Amino acid sequence: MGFVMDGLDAEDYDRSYDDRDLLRRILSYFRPKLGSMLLVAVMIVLVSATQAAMPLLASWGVDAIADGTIADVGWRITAGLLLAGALGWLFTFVRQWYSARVTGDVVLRLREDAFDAVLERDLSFYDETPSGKIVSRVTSDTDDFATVSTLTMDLISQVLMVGFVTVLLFLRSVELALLTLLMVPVVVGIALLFRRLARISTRTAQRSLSRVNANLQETMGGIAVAKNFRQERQVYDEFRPINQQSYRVTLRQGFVFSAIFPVLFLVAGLATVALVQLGGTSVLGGGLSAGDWYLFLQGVSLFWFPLTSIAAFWSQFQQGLSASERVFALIDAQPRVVQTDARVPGRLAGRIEFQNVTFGYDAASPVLRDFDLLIGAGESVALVGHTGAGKSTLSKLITRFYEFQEGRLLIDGHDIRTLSLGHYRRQIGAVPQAPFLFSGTVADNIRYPRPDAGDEEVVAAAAAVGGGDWVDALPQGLLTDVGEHGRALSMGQRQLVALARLLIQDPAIVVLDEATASVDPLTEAQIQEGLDVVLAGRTSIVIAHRLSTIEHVDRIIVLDHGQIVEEGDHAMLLARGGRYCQVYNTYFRHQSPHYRAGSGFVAVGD
Ligand SMILES: Nc1ncnc2c1ncn2[C@@H]1O[C@H](COP(=O)(O)OP(=O)(O)OP(=O)(O)O)[C@@H](O)[C@H]1O
Repeated sequence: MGFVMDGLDAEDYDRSYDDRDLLRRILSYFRPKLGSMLLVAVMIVLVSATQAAMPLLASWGVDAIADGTIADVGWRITAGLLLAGALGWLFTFVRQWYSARVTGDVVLRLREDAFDAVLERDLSFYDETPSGKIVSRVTSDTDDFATVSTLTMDLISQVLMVGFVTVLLFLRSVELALLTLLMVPVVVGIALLFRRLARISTRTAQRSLSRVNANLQETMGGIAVAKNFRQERQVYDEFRPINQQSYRVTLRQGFVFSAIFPVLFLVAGLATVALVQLGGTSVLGGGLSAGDWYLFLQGVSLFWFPLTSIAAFWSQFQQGLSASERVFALIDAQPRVVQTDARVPGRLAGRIEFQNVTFGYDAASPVLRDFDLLIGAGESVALVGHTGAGKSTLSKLITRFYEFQEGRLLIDGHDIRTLSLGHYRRQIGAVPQAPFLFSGTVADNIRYPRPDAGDEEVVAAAAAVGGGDWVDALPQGLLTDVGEHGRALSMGQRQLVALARLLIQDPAIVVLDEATASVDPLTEAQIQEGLDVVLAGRTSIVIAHRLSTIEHVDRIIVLDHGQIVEEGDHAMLLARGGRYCQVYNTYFRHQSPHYRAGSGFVAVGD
């Protein structure tokens, strides 16, 4: 059965709450709604009372028929039944309306909390958790939680009705009532037995569904690449087993839940048979009236219905409970980036110092070991090296997206862990290889870091980058809609927007992952000019992919397997014929204007 469970393990941050903690947590969401809940509770009592009144009235009717007084009391019983029915409807309506409002409000808050928690997570969380899985926690899991609260109210209502019916039964015949109650422990015992099984299979079903979601999300995200490489079939083949797994897991869940009913009905059926037999004998012997017997038979079905439906609720109840557990686990996930203080730095000068830093995405296999590096305030540094050398890792530590395991990272002499993260990050301008643009206009995107920036500032920032000519090329200038993720703009234009955005942010430190995608020479020149403007007077760490960048920076740092193997400026390093030259020959040589295929290699010494 192993294949059924493949990939359905808990996430790292998942945890099990004990029932009491879970309940306390759930109740804390309901506490602010106490007024409405009280009204719902009163309605529940009234609904249950009107439901229990029906068989009681009917049993009086049966007695009246038996003793021949029905002609006198019949209309009163009918009117009583009508009244009970009408009131039952009214109370049910008020109960359901208010419980829907309570549930809606609770889910609203829970979803807000979950989304807030998602926004608070470190970048490592997003690296490790597929976004589809996060989406399903914030959407379908909170929905399942709503189901629980609706069910809980139904459950309370039904339990109350059972209480009323029990009292009625005892008032009529203690022996028959005891006989009925005898079955309760059996039914509850069976329901409890299923409880464990139900929770496990429900949790697995939810995980398999979020696996389906995650796969869909990833497919949609990379659909252009998939289509480009004509990989639709492979994408489909990857989806099928995941979908089939969800099917099998759901089927198994259905099997677990459908097994409980026949067992419960059997127990209930046996109890009814015993009551028919014993009650009938009692009526014939004169120990019980026909009305009482009728009340018992009606009462028993009223009695069993809630008990069996409680068992039925169990599945959804479990589903909701494990959903709430999943949402709370998301809300409670501990950040890995932990600040020891929240000092508010003034304007940073931008001096960055790594002291004996050891870091691994997995602590057991460090990417950086005892790493030392000092970057002066206002210095521009290019990181170069083969893929996997650790260039992005360094930038992720400076932007404080990841927590390092050992050593210190000092910013202007302050331990990075002691700074207020919000204030620190506001002074860090990070530009990824493919800058992300949000839906809206070019101006909206430039203004993103500082929404209060005036139009003139936005225009000035755009004009400062690459002379501003690129804005004229846009169909509606700065008011051009960028489309979803900026798809309406070319790659080069997106980079220019990202540079203008940096000017509005005005950070002290810029961490820039240069785009590898080639752009036309004009845009290339505009980007280069833009970079000169944006980086002036700031500390900059550039993961360099362009020859013009490495030629211009103050210092080039050559990384290999998380170690600095060489550093210096371009001319000096080229002359040295060391590791830099190997990197140059591989990545930068062909970008030279004098490049001819097979030429331009720099000699590398031993
Ligand atoms: N999120 C991650 N989880 C686990 N390991 C990672 C993660 N990101 C990077 N690594 C590993 O860390 C090492 C350094 O990666 P890093 O991304 O820093 O290299 P890089 O020099 O920036 O490479 P590239 O030029 O390809 O981006 C590599 O071995 C890589 O596999």
